[in-house]
Amino acid sequence: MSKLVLASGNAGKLREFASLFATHFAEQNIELISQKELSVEEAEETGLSFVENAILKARNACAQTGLPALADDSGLEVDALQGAPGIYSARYASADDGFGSGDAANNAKLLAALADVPEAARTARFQCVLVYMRHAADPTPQVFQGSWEGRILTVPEGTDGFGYDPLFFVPSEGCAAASLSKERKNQLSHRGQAIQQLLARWQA
Ligand SMILES: O=P(O)(O)OP(=O)(O)OP(=O)(O)OC[C@H]1O[C@@H](n2cnc3c(O)ncnc32)[C@H](O)[C@@H]1O
Ligand SMILES: [Mg+2]
Repeated sequence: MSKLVLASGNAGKLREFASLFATHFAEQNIELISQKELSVEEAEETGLSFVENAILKARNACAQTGLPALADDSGLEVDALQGAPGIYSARYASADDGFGSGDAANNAKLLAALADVPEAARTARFQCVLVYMRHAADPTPQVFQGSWEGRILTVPEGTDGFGYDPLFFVPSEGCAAASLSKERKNQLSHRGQAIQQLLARWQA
């Protein structure tokens, strides 16, 4: 069994990865371990792009565990906000702007920012960059990227998923991402797409 550290502290992501790995990697003898289980201190996300932050997170987990690591940097790009919150999606709302922090605060701030924006102009997409590194000094990180198109709702919908899922309308399904089963979200999502690319590379 080869060990792979998942360099994320986000419980929603960890659930999706556990399910994706159970579906796609059952025969590959990979033991997926969250960085928290190995007491890894979280990396500072000082990059200016998803790929830079994913590399910082993967390298940090490799350095602290001596194991290979997989990191996910992701976020929501809203066209009417010129791509915000983007790489700052996890820290979009803050105490300074009166919303507080966390998923509910981020969603409330997003709804307020789009209050005057009509439905047709509420286009958005989730981005996900996955980085796999064999060790902290790996000079050739493997990079996989997925994106998922949708629209920002005016009221939250659904109880599954995490983050911005209750506000992310998926046109092909006619509902919010938070109304999809975990399996369906994984088939369609930015993260699911990136994992499928990783699988294709690893099986090649
Ligand atoms: O950095 P790690 O430890 O992995 O956890 P994080 O939550 O800080 O993750 P990011 O820095 O990648 O920030 C991504 C944010 O974008 C949002 N996001 C990413 N993927 C999402 C998804 O599938 N559904 C809903 N929101 C998502 C969510 O709010 C995340 O907090
Ligand atoms: Mg983060």
